[in-house]
Amino acid sequence: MVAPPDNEVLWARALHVRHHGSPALTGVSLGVREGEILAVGGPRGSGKTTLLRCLSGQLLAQEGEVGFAGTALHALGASARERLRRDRFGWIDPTPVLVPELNAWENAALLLMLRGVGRRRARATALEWLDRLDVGRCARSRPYALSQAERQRVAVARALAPAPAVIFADEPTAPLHRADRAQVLRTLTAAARSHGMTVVLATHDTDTAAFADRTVSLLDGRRVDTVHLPPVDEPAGPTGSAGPAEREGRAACSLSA
Ligand SMILES: Nc1ncnc2c1ncn2[C@@H]1O[C@H](COP(=O)(O)OP(=O)(O)OP(=O)(O)O)[C@@H](O)[C@H]1O
Repeated sequence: MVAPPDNEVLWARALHVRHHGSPALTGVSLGVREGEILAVGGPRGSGKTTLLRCLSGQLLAQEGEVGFAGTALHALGASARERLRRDRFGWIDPTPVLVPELNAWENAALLLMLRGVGRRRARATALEWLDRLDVGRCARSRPYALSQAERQRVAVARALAPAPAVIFADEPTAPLHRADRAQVLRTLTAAARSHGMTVVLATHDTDTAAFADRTVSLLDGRRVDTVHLPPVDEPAGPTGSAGPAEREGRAACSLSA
């Protein structure tokens, strides 16, 4: 196994994944620095979810290696990978999957309690995150009484509450209206920065990718380019800084490489 550069907390080397014989990833390599927010961009079906599942140890590639903080994930057994996921990783799905019998704060506290945090402390932490995600008022509501967007905010709070080392977010704003997306992404990225979390964010949307420090793009299961996006609040202007249209254009270029 080739040692990764010192500042990479998570890396993949030459991943090949086939789903029932058809290729989903072909020779994909990448590294993620500690505390970095990395977007994995690309159109639908390009392999983003498959890559996140490999990086998080949910899926073993048929070929290739994955490492996290000095541990070779591809060499671990299923239960060791499960423990690692529970203790160090967080996951946000494109649609919220909550436990219907638990209210919003209990759902948000679930991973903390699984990690052995006492109920009172877990509740206080869950309520803080629900407030930050603007759904504090829903704390006692069951999922059926919440809108899809509120449920997704609860799911984001649940992933952030234990402050995992790495958050994998697969199209995390898919169920949100455009106006809500920026607020949830701002909360997610601000939380990651303030707690030193690393984020790997799959998205086919350039506006979402603009919240990341860097974008790695996939096309038909292959890496096609890396785009360095400027900060999202960088003003457009005559000084040469990029406006939104130019930023979108740059990101789109990566797919044509
Ligand atoms: N469980 C599976 N069984 C069979 N084929 C699969 C499976 N999961 C993914 N694929 C196929 O692998 C390829 C990559 O899929 P993947 O979901 O990783 O892409 P994606 O970029 O995340 O797409 P989307 O944005 O639509 O989720 C696609 O062709 C998809 O149809």
